[in-house]
Amino acid sequence: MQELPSSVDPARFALCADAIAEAARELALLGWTPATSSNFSMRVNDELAAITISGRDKGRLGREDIMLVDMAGHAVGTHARPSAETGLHTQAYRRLPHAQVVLHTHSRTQSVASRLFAREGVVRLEGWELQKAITGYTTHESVLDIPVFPNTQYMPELVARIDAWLDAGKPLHAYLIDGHGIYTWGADMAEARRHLEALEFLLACELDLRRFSA
Ligand SMILES: CSCCC(=O)C(=O)COP(=O)(O)O
Ligand SMILES: [Zn+2]
Repeated sequence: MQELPSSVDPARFALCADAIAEAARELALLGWTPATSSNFSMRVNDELAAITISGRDKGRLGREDIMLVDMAGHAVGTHARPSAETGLHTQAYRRLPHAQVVLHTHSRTQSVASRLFAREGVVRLEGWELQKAITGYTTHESVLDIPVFPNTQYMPELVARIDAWLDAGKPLHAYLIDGHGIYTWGADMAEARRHLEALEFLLACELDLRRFSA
């Protein structure tokens, strides 16, 4: 049972929880959240985020499957266990002030691409019109690098790798985790969804290019 701190308007929490549940249902229908995988969150205010409870079927979420965490990833107002990957969500909110929504999925395309490009450490997207679906990209002539980080069950290790990428001043709109899936975000749900859909399409194109040019 989620108790709301006085700093959270119940209507705001309901809006966040409903938006997460609706997006998750639609992404599950695409087959991008197999076997309870994936997790989703939305910034509630400067201190708190709404996030999926760990282990829930992402195709069947209701408000009771969403909980609050602080920006250190600690549960707030509930004994429920937040997503095992909460640290990646709260890192995005701490490091990327424009990020209001974080989406993580495990589609087959994302998973295969993460394995195939792990050795290079990056998927370089260049020459695709759909790069313009990523905010700030205005031409297919741009270069969009999606890093691939090694998978680990120890979130602080992954957080450190992502921090290092950001600290080097490299643009970051999404990342893959080897053998795992993708993370991306946006200034609202629509932008985060657009980024996720565009990247799914672009990764599939890159996989096809590799397959046909082998
Ligand atoms: C069965 S999926 C393995 C964990 C994972 O990668 C994931 O995305 C879901 O974890 P959560 O704790 O958020 O349910
Ligand atoms: Zn995952």
